[in-house]
Amino acid sequence: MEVGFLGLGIMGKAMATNLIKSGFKVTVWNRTLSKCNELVELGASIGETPAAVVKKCKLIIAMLSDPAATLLVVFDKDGVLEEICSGKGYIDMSTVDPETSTKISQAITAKGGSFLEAPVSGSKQPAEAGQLVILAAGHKALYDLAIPAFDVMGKKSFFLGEIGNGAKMKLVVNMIMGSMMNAFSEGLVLAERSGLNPSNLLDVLDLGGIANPMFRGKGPGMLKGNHSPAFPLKHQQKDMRLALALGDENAVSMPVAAAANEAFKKARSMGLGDLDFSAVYEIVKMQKD
Ligand SMILES: NC(=O)C1=CN([C@@H]2O[C@H](COP(=O)(O)OP(=O)(O)OC[C@H]3O[C@@H](n4cnc5c(N)ncnc54)[C@H](OP(=O)(O)O)[C@@H]3O)[C@@H](O)[C@H]2O)C=CC1
Ligand SMILES: O=CCCC(=O)O
Repeated sequence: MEVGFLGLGIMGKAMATNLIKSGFKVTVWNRTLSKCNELVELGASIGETPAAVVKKCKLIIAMLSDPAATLLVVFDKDGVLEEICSGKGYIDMSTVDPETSTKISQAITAKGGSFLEAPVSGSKQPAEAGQLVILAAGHKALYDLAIPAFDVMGKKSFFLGEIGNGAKMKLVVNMIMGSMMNAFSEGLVLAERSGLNPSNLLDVLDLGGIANPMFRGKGPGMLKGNHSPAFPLKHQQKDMRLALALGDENAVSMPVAAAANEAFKKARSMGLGDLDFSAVYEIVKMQKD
């Protein structure tokens, strides 16, 4: 089956690459078209617009930055909606809020297409290794059809029921992750300022009950000031913002997440948005005695 892929950023490039390498025929589109070239070298075709990709393919996957981008790619001129129709399925794997997902779902369905939201847990490295965790919701028949592609991109897929549930699950996970990154950064700074060797803290953490891949994977680089982006900080702050909105809707007080969001906002305002979200450590470190 010919698969369309819209959005070749950090994640989309890795995911589309795996599909091509696993034998899928893939047609790609990216707003900055030059980013398609690397995929073409691997065997992909290029679609000049999202609409052109949808016209050519029965299954189309999107991996875009945020709600604004996902809406533009569907509703704008030359967008997905112009060519979607019965027999075609659209899968949005971007991290967005349930309202955005619902809006897209309704528009696609109104034109006879089917829709699945399928945000992912896991970052650049798991995307490259085909080890993502896929959090799908929406049309079950489309989920079943997409399983061979999900199996290439991920290590486990969940079908979570109605539209919105995938987005909510993803936002809850990233809200926890963003809060953890802030607590971790504070711990590293506290260790250093109180006269401990923060590298020893990493070793101690890794042997205890709160050991986790994020501390293990990001800690050593953070201590060296290396924040080369796997998960851009601007996207983590977007996810905190969307998770806090979900908290508002459900009257869930989240003071820890709200404080973490402020730290990410401050990092963005200081120009760190394109670095990895671990760069929030630099904001915590800036505190004076
Ligand atoms: N990186 C990570 O670790 C993870 C990211 N995610 C989520 O996946 C999604 C993609 O993340 P990631 O690949 O890191 O992000 P990137 O910033 O690397 O890529 C974003 C993509 O969105 C496109 N885009 C941005 N704005 C627009 C627009 N207005 N119209 C059309 N296309 C647009 C970009 O195009 P262009 O190249 O032209 O800028 C690019 O293809 C996000 O929702 C993120 O939250 C989920 C799990 C992990
Ligand atoms: O949305 C990004 C998630 C990053 C991760 O799961 O490590």
